[in-house]
Amino acid sequence: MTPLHDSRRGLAVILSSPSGAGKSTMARRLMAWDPTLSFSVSATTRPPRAGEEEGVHYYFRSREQFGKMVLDGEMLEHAEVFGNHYGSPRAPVEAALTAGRDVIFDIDWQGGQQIRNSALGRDVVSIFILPPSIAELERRLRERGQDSAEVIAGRMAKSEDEISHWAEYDYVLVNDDPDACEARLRTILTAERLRRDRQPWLSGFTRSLNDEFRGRTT
Ligand SMILES: Nc1nc2c(ncn2[C@@H]2O[C@H](COP(=O)(O)OP(=O)(O)O)[C@@H](O)[C@H]2O)c(=O)[nH]1
Ligand SMILES: Nc1ncnc2c1ncn2[C@@H]1O[C@H](COP(=O)(O)OP(=O)(O)O)[C@@H](O)[C@H]1O
Repeated sequence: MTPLHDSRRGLAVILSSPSGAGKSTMARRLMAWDPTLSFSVSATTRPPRAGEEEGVHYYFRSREQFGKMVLDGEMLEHAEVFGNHYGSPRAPVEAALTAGRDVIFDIDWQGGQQIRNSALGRDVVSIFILPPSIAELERRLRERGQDSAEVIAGRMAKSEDEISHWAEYDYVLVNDDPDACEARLRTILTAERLRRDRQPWLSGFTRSLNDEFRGRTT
């Protein structure tokens, strides 16, 4: 019998939301739940925040370095967000997907569109995370305590534009209670993995059933 999942590729799981709705928190929780998940560490021209580590949260790059990565075809997708450049380096994502590992992307709607329209499109699951209210979004950005009032105002001003893209996503979740939101994300991932595995599972299983029937009739 053909071994199950022998040619299985990983899923690209896109998380998008307005800044402050909680997608980094949810990505962290999912990685803690399932350590086989891989996180696509983006490159950015944004300066690091306190506590952010090179290669863990982002690859911090100058505009020149970032531009060269784009020109050299090293980015799977890239976009300008809040006046800085952000992009997903291609090589680690392709290595993880080929090894059958699912990859989480914390990227904006522009990156989501590019990945859906790329060769990965077939294996993409996209999830948009909404805050329970705009007032709560602002409260979370302030409480995070990592951005100046000016930066927060800029992110709030852009939140409506980001939210306007919700209908392009496979799933839309409200991040009200963090445990409830995480549970919904686990359910989505579990179901999408079963859907992805449906074909290999069925073909392998029906082949073994056919062999068994053939054995009975001969
Ligand atoms: N297109 C794209 N967007 C990204 C990437 N990395 C981060 N972003 C988005 O850029 C926006 C700003 O990210 P960041 O500066 O870390 O702020 P935060 O989302 O408020 O923590 C968020 O919407 C991220 O999802 C990337 O590689 N590509
Ligand atoms: N469900 C929630 N309820 C209350 N606070 C939350 C919730 N989810 C995330 N937060 C907090 O809101 C802030 C923004 O979350 P973060 O994950 O950084 O958002 P994003 O990555 O979307 O910008 C953080 O301080 C985080 O701890």
